[in-house]
Amino acid sequence: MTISELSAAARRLCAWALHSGRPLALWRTAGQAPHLLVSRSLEAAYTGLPPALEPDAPAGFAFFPFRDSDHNPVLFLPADAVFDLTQPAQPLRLLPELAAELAAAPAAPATPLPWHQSTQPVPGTATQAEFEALVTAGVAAIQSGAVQKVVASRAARWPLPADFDALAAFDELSRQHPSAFVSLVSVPGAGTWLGATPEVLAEVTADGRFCTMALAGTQPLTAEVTPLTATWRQKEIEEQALVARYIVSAFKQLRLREYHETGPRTAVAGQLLHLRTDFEVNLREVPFPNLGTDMLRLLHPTSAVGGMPKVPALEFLRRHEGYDRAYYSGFLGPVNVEAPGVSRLFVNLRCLQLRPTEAVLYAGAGLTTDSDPSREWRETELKMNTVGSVLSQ
Ligand SMILES: C=C(O[C@H]1C=CC=C(C(=O)O)[C@@H]1O)C(=O)O
Repeated sequence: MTISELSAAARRLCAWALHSGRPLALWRTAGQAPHLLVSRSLEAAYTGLPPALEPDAPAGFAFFPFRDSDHNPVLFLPADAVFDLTQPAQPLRLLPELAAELAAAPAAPATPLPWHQSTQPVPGTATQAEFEALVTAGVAAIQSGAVQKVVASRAARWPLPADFDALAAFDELSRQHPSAFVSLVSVPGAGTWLGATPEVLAEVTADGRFCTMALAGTQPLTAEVTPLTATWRQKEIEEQALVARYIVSAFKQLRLREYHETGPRTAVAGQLLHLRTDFEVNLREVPFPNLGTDMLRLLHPTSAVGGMPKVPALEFLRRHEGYDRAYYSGFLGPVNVEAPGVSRLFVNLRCLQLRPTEAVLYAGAGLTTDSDPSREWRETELKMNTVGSVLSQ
């Protein structure tokens, strides 16, 4: 079932949360029903730390920036009210103090909904020439040996259609991207973020598996170029292999040897193809009860969004990228909400930030020594179209 079939219930719950100034997260994991989480207060969402992924850790929705800062705080929205939107009348969790308030909320709220706004200025947007200069500087840094890989990104401002409806857009993204993690997160101060990401960062499943993936390399999906026929250039093969190596080095740091690696294979993400290697650990067979938590701390930000080695790549971006990524290329997702010990965290890619009359879209491209500036610009345009498609309906 989709949000449109449930729109009245979803709209009423979101309106209640937004009008009372509360943070909310709406998400749809592949093959599952959409869920809505509301936290009792903004203050309760400030944690400052990456979430713990153990079964006895607090339940909530993690919303983590690319870089932790006063402008973009680390957030963990406590699971004070949680609804499976296919059964909105039977909350999965509901604090008694919220239940009373919710009962009194209007059945048919006024539209448009008052989505939370960011208190930060709209980020700077690079022209094509500026972005291409950033790519050229990145390639020079690689050639000089300062970094092996760096992921250059940019923001762009797109007008919002007059009748834009964020819940309908969430619904449309869920329909267009059945295998993506689709999310709509709205937090006072941090603003409202909508996205459909293909990239798992750290998942701990009900049957005791830890999963992550190395996703990199991009080309358009066309009638001729499909997962069966796609061939990859040396540039993309290297770019993705670096991300895979980064994950293996995190396992090595923890002295974990018992992991399964599948790929690289060609994976579809909307209108794009990527190279993907899946990593899996059976947590019941290794003496690492905190593997999810430890890996999360080592992985973020992965070399699929930062670069390699991590520290000089991030330093390059801080000096040259010229804008604030905020929550783009951070991570997000539910922890211990579905069940204790089940967490699903994704890299916040293919996303936009809603502003009153416009959307800010974000995308990046992994650079190697063979990167061509105009091709990388085009790649960021294609990536922006994933979520941008809901702005031109
Ligand atoms: C940084 C992004 O994508 C990453 C994930 C897959 C492929 C990528 C690439 O080909 O550069 C990026 O590493 C983005 O979508 O903004």
